[in-house]
Amino acid sequence: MIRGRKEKLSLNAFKPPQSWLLFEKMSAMEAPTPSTVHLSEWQESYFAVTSGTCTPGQKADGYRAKILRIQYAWANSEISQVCAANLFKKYAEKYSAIIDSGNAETGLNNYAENILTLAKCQQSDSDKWQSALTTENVFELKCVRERMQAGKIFQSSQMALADARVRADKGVSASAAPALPKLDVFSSTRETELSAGSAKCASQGPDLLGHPSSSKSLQSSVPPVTRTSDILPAASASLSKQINPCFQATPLFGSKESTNSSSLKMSVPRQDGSENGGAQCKPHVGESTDPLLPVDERLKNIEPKMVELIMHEIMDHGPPVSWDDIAGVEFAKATIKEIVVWPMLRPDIFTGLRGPPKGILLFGPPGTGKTLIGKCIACQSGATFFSISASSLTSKWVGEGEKMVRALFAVARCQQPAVIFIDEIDSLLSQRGEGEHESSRRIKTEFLVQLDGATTSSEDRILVVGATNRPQEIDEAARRRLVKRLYIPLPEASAREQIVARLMAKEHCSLSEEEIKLIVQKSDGFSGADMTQLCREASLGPIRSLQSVDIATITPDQVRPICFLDFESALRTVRPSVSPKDLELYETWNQTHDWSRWLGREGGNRKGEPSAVRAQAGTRLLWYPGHICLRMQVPMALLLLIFHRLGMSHPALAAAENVHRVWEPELSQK
Ligand SMILES: Nc1ncnc2c1ncn2[C@@H]1O[C@H](COP(=O)(O)OP(=O)(O)OP(=O)(O)O)[C@@H](O)[C@H]1O
Ligand SMILES: [Mg+2]
Repeated sequence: MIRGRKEKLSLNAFKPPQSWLLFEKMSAMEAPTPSTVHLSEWQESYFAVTSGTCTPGQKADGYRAKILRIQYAWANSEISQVCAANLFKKYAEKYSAIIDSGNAETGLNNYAENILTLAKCQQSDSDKWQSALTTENVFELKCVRERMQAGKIFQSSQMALADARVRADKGVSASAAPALPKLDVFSSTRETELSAGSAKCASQGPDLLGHPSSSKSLQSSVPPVTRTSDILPAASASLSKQINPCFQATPLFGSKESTNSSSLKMSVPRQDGSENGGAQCKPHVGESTDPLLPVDERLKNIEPKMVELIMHEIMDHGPPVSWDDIAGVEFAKATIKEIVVWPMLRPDIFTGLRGPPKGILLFGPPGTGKTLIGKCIACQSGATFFSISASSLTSKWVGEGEKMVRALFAVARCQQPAVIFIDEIDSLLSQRGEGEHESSRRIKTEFLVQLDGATTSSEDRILVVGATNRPQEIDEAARRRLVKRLYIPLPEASAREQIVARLMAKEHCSLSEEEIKLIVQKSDGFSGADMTQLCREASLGPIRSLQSVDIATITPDQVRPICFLDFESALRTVRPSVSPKDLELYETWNQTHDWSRWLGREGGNRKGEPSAVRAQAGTRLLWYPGHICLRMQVPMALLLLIFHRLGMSHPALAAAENVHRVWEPELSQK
């Protein structure tokens, strides 16, 4: 009833403007003009709006259309400005009456209210719902910038790929196309899939010195379908060049000329990583079906399944680890930086004889951070990182271990520069014995062959890093190939302090500096892992001191801070895991096999002083800054030392650098 009356009222209230009626009468005699068309539309919509069958939404639409027509008519000088203003006011009021009305039957504001209520609820539910994004700052976002950059790079890489395909179709060999050396082989879909997968993985390299323009983060932010490296494995070299010319221009190992060869993964990140955030790379081998994708020749004889396994299980992109996360072991860190990072930064200097060694052995008591160092290399080197636990080679791929080893090196060769990190290397390269299982003997032999290939080829830029806490069990032949041996000792007091301070900084803790020093004093002989365990144990102290009834109701801020007493009681349960006897074994082995011990507490005299040490009867080693040494007769060694001390030059000193590599492996055999 009420609604009917209202409609009647509104019907009466509406009178088409006199000027328009007049205009209509005048134009009725003539052919229809735009004005007459407008008038008839006006009437149509008027009746529609007033017919009583319209919903509030339709009415609002009708009035909005009228307002538009008024504006149109005025713009075409069909009505005067005064008339337009009057009409506009009238229909604008009608329109807003519907829009603003809270009546569910006649107005629309009920919808708005619901929406606002909804939005209000979301806002009060959680502050996280509130976005700080504005059109200004959205372009500042890292992910947006990366995507924009990736888009640009993708465009240019696509052009490069198209170019390369044309060349390949014409039968031009890879060597004939130096910028894209790997595009000569276009093979079956299956191989192609593998290649695509490897490229994807390769693109997940770690960040070099935490460089922000890492392509790891860049590539991971690019949707899978458009990931440049998926589509353009071989073109990634040019890609990384654009990201950071420094990376491209820096072969990790070997000569500069070989830089171009498939350095797919120069995709430096995690950065990640670090920043990478620790995103795990799980390459999707087999996703791509583009038969035009190239595959590396070196993978041709390798079982695709193996390559896939390597891609899925071996390439490692764990949470990012920085050098600062590793307490102590300064010498090892400095040496690794020298071997891995610097050659990448200055490939022009680290060439030829100065080229970095291709095999490193990290050895030392358990829990001293060897694996941590491996992870750090993965994050910081900018090389493709393959991490494999030797025990998984021997146990997981029973009967196929040696094939896996071959595949591993083949894939690494395709993904140069690459670091192959072999944890628990002793279980892979233990000394050959009578009771040795046939399969593990085969794995070992294959490994030595591959290691030989990788370490002797000046072309390949593959660094093999082995870690072990049983160095004495490593086969002599293998040890010889891992020319750089770094002792990772138990942490010294300062390192233990660092570990406690760093771990406690993240906790609610009331330890004073003196108390930390006291803990460090009481934890002599603890490994890094022991220290971590000690802190864990102590951190449970405040919880243990709670009454059990409290645990259900207590809030986190009511838990008391970790205090010195907690550490005292933790020290009663956590004991050093390395016995003094074991420690002695490591020290002895280090003295026998690693010369760096002659250079100081952690093996290094970083002041750059050379020192002569007794190596074997009648000979001396002359150490020189940068790990250059000479074996020579005692008098000569002493003479050179004196020369060096006096700042005098001697051809032998200059020659030291050139010869040390030649005899270093030979000496280590003895
Ligand atoms: N130098 C260190 N600085 C900081 N934390 C360390 C250090 N050494 C060990 N840790 C802690 O101990 C844990 C174990 O270290 P890691 O696995 O690297 O030891 P490892 O030397 O590889 O032992 P293992 O010989 O038994 O394999 C690390 O995750 C870390 O929490
Ligand atoms: Mg380990």
